[in-house]
Amino acid sequence: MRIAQTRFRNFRNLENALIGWDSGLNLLTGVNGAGKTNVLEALHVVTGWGAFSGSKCSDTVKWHSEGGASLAAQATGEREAVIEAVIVGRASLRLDSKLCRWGDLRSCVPSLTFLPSDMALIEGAPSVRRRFLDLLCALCFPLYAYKLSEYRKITQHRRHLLGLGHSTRVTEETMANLSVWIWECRLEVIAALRVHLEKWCDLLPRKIDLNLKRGGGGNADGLLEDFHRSCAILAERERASGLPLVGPHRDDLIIGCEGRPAPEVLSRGQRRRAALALVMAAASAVERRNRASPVLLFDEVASELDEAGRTVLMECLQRSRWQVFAATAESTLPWFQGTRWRVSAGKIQRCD
Ligand SMILES: Nc1ncnc2c1ncn2[C@@H]1O[C@H](COP(=O)(O)OP(=O)(O)OP(=O)(O)O)[C@@H](O)[C@H]1O
Repeated sequence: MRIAQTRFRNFRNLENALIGWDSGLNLLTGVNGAGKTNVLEALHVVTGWGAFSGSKCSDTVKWHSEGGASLAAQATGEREAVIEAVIVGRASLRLDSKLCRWGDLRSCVPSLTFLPSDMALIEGAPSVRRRFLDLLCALCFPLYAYKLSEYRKITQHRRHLLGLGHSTRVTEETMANLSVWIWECRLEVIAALRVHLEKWCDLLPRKIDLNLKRGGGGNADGLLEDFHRSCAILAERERASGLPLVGPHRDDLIIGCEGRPAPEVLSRGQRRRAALALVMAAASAVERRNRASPVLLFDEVASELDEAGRTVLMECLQRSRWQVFAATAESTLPWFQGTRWRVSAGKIQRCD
């Protein structure tokens, strides 16, 4: 899919405007604080992901403006669609004039985002990699976001019971079934990532391996049996800590390189390349599954990459044929081929 045009009104510092985007590579340049990330965030909203993490939708309304913010996008490609988001407190969403949910927008125009914080994909806490798996699963399996929220509720309940020193038996069956469902999705996307990483191996400094480490352990094929077995083994520790210790909320995506943890083997720039390769592989997996080409939103895409890394990235982006929105504060990017946009105090202008 492609975002052919967008209309912004009272969204952060962006000037109210109608912009027709390039269907290939769009590079947003401008000084710090110009509004480049705000453009990416607006696209993040219209593609069904809401405000960037750490913000609520209501934070995106332009300060001191009357009423709320509104965004509209016209999408083309595998299908034609008109998306509207009106933000007054909460966001109200419409797809082709009909009220819809975030998930409907995600299915219509699948997008993947790479922010500077995504460097942490390789070296950060397990929660960062779980989030990456969750975003990818949400794009690949329409029920995933719902099942995950049900799982979070039951885990919360189990935690509450543990805190009170009560038996947790009532939670076990539901938690086991939801855990198995989530693990099956995660295992499937990891298998897809392994396959699709091959396509983007030029980006990878060294070959990496991916494996799911399941929360609570268990290596056998029977996910359900493993869940119950781990609950029995860890029951005492759960009671002592007051924390549920078995289930997808404790998973990790183990990224290895040459038999060692990837952060030990890869330099900073190499980790960035590996993280970018993972996002490209995720986009390929989404394209394959949804039969719709994804839109990529990249912030500070080239920082910490050497010249060779930038050239390889450019080749990969061109080869992908996906629509890309990339933001950078660098003013000269001779390696970038595509349409350049200058963002200045919220005003977006095409550079010819
Ligand atoms: N709700 C809002 N209303 C008006 N302006 C806002 C709002 N939220 C953020 N801003 C302004 O948006 C600007 C930040 O924009 P943005 O993060 O997109 O910059 P950037 O071009 O990506 O900068 P950098 O290169 O530093 O990443 C700041 O000047 C900030 O004051």
